[in-house]
Amino acid sequence: MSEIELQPAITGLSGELEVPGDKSISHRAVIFSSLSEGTSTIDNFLTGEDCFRTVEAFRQMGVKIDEDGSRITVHGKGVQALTAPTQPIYFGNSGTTARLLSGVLAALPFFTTAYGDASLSKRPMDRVVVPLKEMGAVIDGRESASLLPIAFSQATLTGVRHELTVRSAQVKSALLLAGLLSNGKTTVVEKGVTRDHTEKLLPQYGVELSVSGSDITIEGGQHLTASDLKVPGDISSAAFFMVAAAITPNSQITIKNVGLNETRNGIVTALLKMGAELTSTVHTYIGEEPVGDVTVASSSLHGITLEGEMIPNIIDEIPILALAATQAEGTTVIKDAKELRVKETDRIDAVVRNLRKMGAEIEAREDGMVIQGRQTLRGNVLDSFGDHRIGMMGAIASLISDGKVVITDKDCINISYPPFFKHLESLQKKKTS
Ligand SMILES: O=C(O)C1=C[C@@H](OP(=O)(O)O)[C@@H](O)[C@H](O)C1
Ligand SMILES: C=C(OP(=O)(O)O)C(=O)O
Repeated sequence: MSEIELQPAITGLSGELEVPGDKSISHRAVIFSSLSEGTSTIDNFLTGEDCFRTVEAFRQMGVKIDEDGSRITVHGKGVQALTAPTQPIYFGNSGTTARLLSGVLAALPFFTTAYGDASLSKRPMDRVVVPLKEMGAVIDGRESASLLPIAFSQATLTGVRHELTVRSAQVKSALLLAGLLSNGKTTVVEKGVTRDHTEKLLPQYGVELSVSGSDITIEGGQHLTASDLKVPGDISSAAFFMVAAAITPNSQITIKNVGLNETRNGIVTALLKMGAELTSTVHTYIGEEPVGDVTVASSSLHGITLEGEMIPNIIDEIPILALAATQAEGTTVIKDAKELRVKETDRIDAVVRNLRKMGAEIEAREDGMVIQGRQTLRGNVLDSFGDHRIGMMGAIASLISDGKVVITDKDCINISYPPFFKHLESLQKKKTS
């Protein structure tokens, strides 16, 4: 176990920061580049463990992928050139790899098996397996292929109309990818708006798709052409420092060049609703993705209700928003977020346990939590439960807590944010005496 002790003696946070590349876009860029013909260069690629699971999977299928820091170069030869892996593919801790690649592997003309780590092996796969089988996929696995390990047999898929029963960008993207590699037309009808990076990025690789209300339609058999991309900063990583600045007295920070896609920027909306001193400005577009700067200063926050359509937009930010809520006047209620129970860990349970250990008044609900503010937090030993976002929430809590915070298993943070502790350190204004 890789433990870290945090007891920062600081007077506040200040400075500018660029967070690493967006995880969702990095995964998609590798997948689309690997299916393309030609060489694609991806800059500001997230060098987190999850994205390397996607890279390794395509290497196992014969795609040459070079690494040079956060630049990766994918030498695609098209879908037809992919070859059968001789070993099982390891999805590691990455739900995005598992779900999106299921859509690809189900449609490829060879046999593949795949497995994950202990956490991913508990996460539901039936949400992609059931609709893929409706397209003709032949998938076997543990508990009727609702859990990893899983095996994909050679099959020819036919496009169908899917009415999604979960609000999940991973499921939507898996089915669009399967549709792209199928015969005929596939329509995915979303249950609610989820992150739309797949829809925004596929056209850059020459793929046509149409979006009409909640229907997204794609024709099978289209060829992908290589495309270069610079990945915007990850707003889900930036969220930790936005909250850090809002809850730490005497602070002001700017996060530069961060993705501000409107299906992802709910953290900005939520913090503004809580009364945060925050400005966010879009200054460029990378393809269809808006990119900008976010400045946050110490704020007098108040509690709010987070529910409904908003939830998919802030799904990965709820742990850090829960910490913000402990510092907000009044009550914060989080509802309609049952999905948190099937992330890297049960995030409702993990957040409640850790914040309670620090003295917060917080109650778990089946689909969310209720948090009372403003609470003084005390240092304690916190378990990350192997979940990067739970580990980072604990580290940010150390900025405002009385006494030392110990995070057990800090290494899981490398899943999405390898330079997290370096960045945390760089923003701290140290007490001089
Ligand atoms: O599509 C994606 O890149 C992701 C979608 C979300 O998961 P769900 O689609 O399961 O909600 C999110 O939690 C995950 O971190 C990344
Ligand atoms: C849920 C997450 O990722 P994934 O589903 O890809 O494991 C996350 O990054 O918070």
